[in-house]
Amino acid sequence: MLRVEHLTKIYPNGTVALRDVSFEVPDGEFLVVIGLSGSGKSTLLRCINRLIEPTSGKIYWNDIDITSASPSEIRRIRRQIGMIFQQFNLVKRSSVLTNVLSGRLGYANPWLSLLGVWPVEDRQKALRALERVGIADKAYQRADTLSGGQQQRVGIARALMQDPRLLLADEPVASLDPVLAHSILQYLEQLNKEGVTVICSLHFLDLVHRYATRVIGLKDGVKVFEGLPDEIDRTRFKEIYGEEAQEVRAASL
Ligand SMILES: Nc1ncnc2c1ncn2[C@@H]1O[C@H](COP(=O)(O)OP(=O)(O)OP(=O)(O)O)[C@@H](O)[C@H]1O
Repeated sequence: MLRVEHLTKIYPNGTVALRDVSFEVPDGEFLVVIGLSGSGKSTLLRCINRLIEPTSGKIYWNDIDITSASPSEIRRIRRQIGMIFQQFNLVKRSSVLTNVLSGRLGYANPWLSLLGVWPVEDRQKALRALERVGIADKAYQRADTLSGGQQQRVGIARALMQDPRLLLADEPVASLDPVLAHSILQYLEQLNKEGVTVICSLHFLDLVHRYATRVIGLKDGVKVFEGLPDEIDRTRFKEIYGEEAQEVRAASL
């Protein structure tokens, strides 16, 4: 269970990215965070694994206070929390396999991994993770020779190396051709069915309806909606996205 209590983030330039946001995520949920660009989705996801330091508020992961955890506790907590990024965040010049193995860094001997020496079982695990996302044949190719959809699958395989209990996915399909969105989200759905809690930010409402078990809407850093996907009617939609907004479907692009 993840519990976020009164989370506020004010960047040094004074921008209030999150304002007193509270919610709970029971184990097994596929929570989708929606909101316009700049509404605070990335900031929220990055506060959860402390890639960003919150200004105030608390985040508890199974009753461990993430917000006041020491650096060594943070490393331990991060082993359980995988992250997938919009821009994939791969080391472009390294092989796909090396990128996937880097997901094991929280467990590995840092000096040996720096030299590219990984335990055999980690290499086998990485190949299995690549098999799961259907690109084992790309293992020895440079990461930047892959298509966007394939690179995001490497991102998922890298996250799998941590055996995560929680997966944070920050607009995982926003950089991809919309027709590829399902091919990526189905992997997240499968992991979720196997017991991994997922928190994912998404742009398109039809994807939200298809994958989310619950939804949080952010507007200017404030939580303006929390509920089931089906509860987002026209009125709710305008509350989250503003009066000017029109729904666009990923499927129609
Ligand atoms: N490092 C930073 N310094 C100052 N302001 C920032 C910083 N990072 C984000 N912001 C601001 O905080 C607000 C929330 O940004 P955030 O990236 O969390 O939103 P988002 O909903 O994820 O947007 P997008 O969909 O475009 O990624 C925005 O106003 C943004 O300009």
